[in-house]
This record gives sequence, structure tokens and C-alpha cells, in this order.
Amino acid sequence: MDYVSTRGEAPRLGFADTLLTGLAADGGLYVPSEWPQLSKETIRGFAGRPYSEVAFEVMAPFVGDDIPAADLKRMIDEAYATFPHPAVAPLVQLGANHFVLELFHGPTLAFKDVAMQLIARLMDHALTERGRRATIVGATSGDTGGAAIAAFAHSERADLFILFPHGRVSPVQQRQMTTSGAGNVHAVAVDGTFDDCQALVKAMFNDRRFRDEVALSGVNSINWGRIMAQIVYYFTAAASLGAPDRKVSFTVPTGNFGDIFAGFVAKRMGLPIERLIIATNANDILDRTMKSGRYETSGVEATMSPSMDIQVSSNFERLIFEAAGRDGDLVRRLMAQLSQSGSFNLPEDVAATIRAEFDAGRTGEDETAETIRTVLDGQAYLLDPHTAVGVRVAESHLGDAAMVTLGTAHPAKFPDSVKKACGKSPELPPSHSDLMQKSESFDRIANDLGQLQDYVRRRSRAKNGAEAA
Ligand SMILES: Cc1ncc(COP(=O)(O)O)c(C=O)c1O
Ligand SMILES: N[C@@H](CCOP(=O)(O)O)C(=O)O
Repeated sequence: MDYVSTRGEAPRLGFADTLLTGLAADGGLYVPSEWPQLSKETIRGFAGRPYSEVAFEVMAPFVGDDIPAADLKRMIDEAYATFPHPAVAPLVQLGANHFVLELFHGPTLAFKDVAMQLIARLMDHALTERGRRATIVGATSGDTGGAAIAAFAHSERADLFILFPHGRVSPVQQRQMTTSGAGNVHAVAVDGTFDDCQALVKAMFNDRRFRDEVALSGVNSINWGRIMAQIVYYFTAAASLGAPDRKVSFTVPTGNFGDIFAGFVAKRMGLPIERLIIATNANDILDRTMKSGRYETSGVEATMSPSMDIQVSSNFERLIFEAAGRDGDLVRRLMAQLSQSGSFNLPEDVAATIRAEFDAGRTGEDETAETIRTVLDGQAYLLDPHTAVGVRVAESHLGDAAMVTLGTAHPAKFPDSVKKACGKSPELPPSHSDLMQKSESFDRIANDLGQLQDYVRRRSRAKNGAEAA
């Protein structure tokens, strides 16, 4: 399988190089040159099968010959053995035709673990094969960072730098990033927002010299590997609800658009998804774009669902590329407008193509709290604020199809907001019971590319991919 950039000017790469490259050299995002197809029989057969078996069948076509099948199978088995729940991603019924897909049973209690546990293994494998090291830099609004640290801590091949917005993540999220004690992990609090952190990461990728010098790699959802691993649970959830013989829709709490883009890919691969519904918090750029056709950034508002406090939604670029018939010139023009003026207008036909498959809705702060309260009272089920944003939007899109809302985080990651909303304080699982007692280690840095590059340079052990002297 070959991969092409959404901006049309970067070299085509195979799977392993795409994984190690992260962002394409032209600033675009890699997508497969074609969508593998799964037949109705195959999808029907997924019902009741172990998660890791389905994961292998869904992902193997994207990996192609780059990794031997036996190695891929082993890494998938190891990755999902870190999830204590036997189903990995179980479904919980919330209403007559409404389900929550619990994606938070991994090591850091958020859906990011599903992909991160696997791609850490895949990247280590690819680096070992090539006899080289990588410097991984990632931006987080709270969950990606912890999941990446849990997955890459003590890696023999990678140094990991995680940028998080100072004071804008929950205390549990911060501790998950600052208490690993691993020598190859560097947690960095940036004076800025998640968008600032993400812009710094992209600027490091776009600095060719720096990128080569430290053998830069990324684990945000700009990396195709992240999307690939997230496609799987759309298949397991839909098949267990009767797909392809029953219609299923998905509502996805959305920030960087990676998770919902994975649903779009599942549909391209043959999963009959009725609607994909984008749920945003008060940072509602995607809801506004769906209504007006104009993508326009404004200031980031801090909310009780901090991991979705995002305005520049990276993977929307992948959707535009698809909806525009893979027109890299158009994507390049729109992204240039975005970086110059903070906005762009979607061409009418592109907006119409997107609206044909996606809906969107926004949940404000009061509604999020009210949803946590009413679902606890009515269904005795405790939602985290991100999932609550999704559930609220899903409730206004219920129809004939079964509705699955993605449960993206465990409520105990946000105990203060949850308690304020419903009076109940969620407990961390026993595996995390000492988290808040551990001592923290992190550095604080200005929102400044030069300072950050110096910081990374000094600590990275990769020099042009080889071990530093
Ligand atoms: C708990 C939670 N929910 C939802 C999201 C949004 O997911 P995405 O960025 O893939 O749209 C995130 C962050 O990415 C998250 O951490
Ligand atoms: N919500 C994310 C933001 C980064 O998103 P990613 O999926 O692109 O890694 C987070 O919690 O860090």
C-alpha cells in the first residue's frame, strides 16, 4: 500500500515510512492511495470475534508487505492485552436505540490508548528494522500526551517530547504526563493553548534541517498510524449491533477530527454507516463550518471538556482532500489561506459532499453538565464531559438507525467537573490509585519555536537517525 500527501507535493511512501514520517514533507497529511474493501460477509463475521482478530483483518491491508503478518499479529495481540476489559471496546446501552462505545479501558483511560499502544510497537519495530532512532514530538490537549507517554516510556529507540498547554489540562491528565519517571520522556508545559502546541509541532516538521537533524517523528493524529488503529472499533461496534444488516450511525466528540475521520474511512471500506455526527463543545468551529461552509478560527475557550478545546482541527484537511476528489492543489490553497488569515471558504460542491455524510452539533457548558446529571439520574451511568458532549448531540439526531456515541474518556480523568455537574465524584481505577501522590517532573517553556528547538536538540539522542555520541 502506498500513501499520498493531501497537498500533492510530497513523495509517495510505503506504510512503515509513512508511520515514521508523521507529517508529509509538503506540510500535508498522508492518506492511503486507495481504500481497501471489506465484503458484507467479512463484516458480518466480525460479530462476536475477539477485538485483536478483527483489528488484524481491518489493518493488514493498510500495512501491506511492510511488516510480516506474524509480527503484526503479535504486536496487535500485545497492544490489546494492555486493556483489562476482555472486549477492549465494549458497548453499553443508554437508550432504546442509543449506545455508548467505551473506548477508555486502556492504560490511561482515554480512547487514545487504542491507537497509541499499537503504534508504539509498530514504530519500535520499524526503527529496529532500520537500525535507527527517532525523536517524537507531540502536542496534547490532555489525552494524547498521557497515552503516548504510557506507550513509549522506556522505548529503546525513541525520545518523546510532549507539549501541553500550561494550566489547561485536568490534574489527572497532567500527572499521567509528568510522573512516568522515564529517561526518554520529556513533558513540556507551553505558555499557550493546544493550538499553539500543535502549531509548534507542525513548524518543527516544516523546518527541514531540524527535522532531519533530530530524525523527527510524530504521534498525533496527523500520523496515519493513529487513524488506522481507530478504524477498527467502528467495525467491532457496528458488527455487534447487526451491521451490515442493520443501519448504524456514530456521534463522535470531536476536536482534531482524527477519531471521526477514522469512521469515515470505515465507511469507505464498506461499513454501511448511516450518518457520522460531529459533536463539538463551545469551541464549535466544525459545527459552524458545517452550517456556513466557512472555516473560521476564533479564540480557544477553556471548557470542562479540555481535550476538545481546539480550533485548528488537523484532520479536517484529510476530509477536504477526499471530498474534493483528492485535489491537492485546492487543499494547498485553502491551508495557505488558513495560515495567512485564519479562515477559508469551502467550495460549494465540497461543502455539499461533506454534508451528504456528516451532521454536526454543539453542546455548551451548561448542557454538558445537565447531560452528565440527567444520564446519571435516568440511566445510572456516569459520563465524562467529552462523552457527554457527544451524548447530547446524539440525542438530537436519533432516528431509525442504531446510534453509537463514542465514549472517549473515563469520568475519573475529570473528577472536579463531573462532581460539579452531578454531585458524584468518580474514583480512579485501582491501577491509578497512587497517581496523585507521585512526584511530578516537567519543564515550562514559552510559546517560542527557537527555544523549543534548542530544548529538543539538547535532549534528543537521535542525530540524523543515529544514536548521538
Ligand atoms: C477525551 C477526548 N474526546 C474527544 C477528543 C477529540 O478527538 P479528535 O481529536 O480525534 O477529534 C479528544 C482529543 O483528541 C479527547 O481526548
Ligand atoms: N484531544 C487531543 C488533541 C490532540 O489530538 P490528536 O488526536 O491529534 O493527537 C489530546 O487529548 O491531546
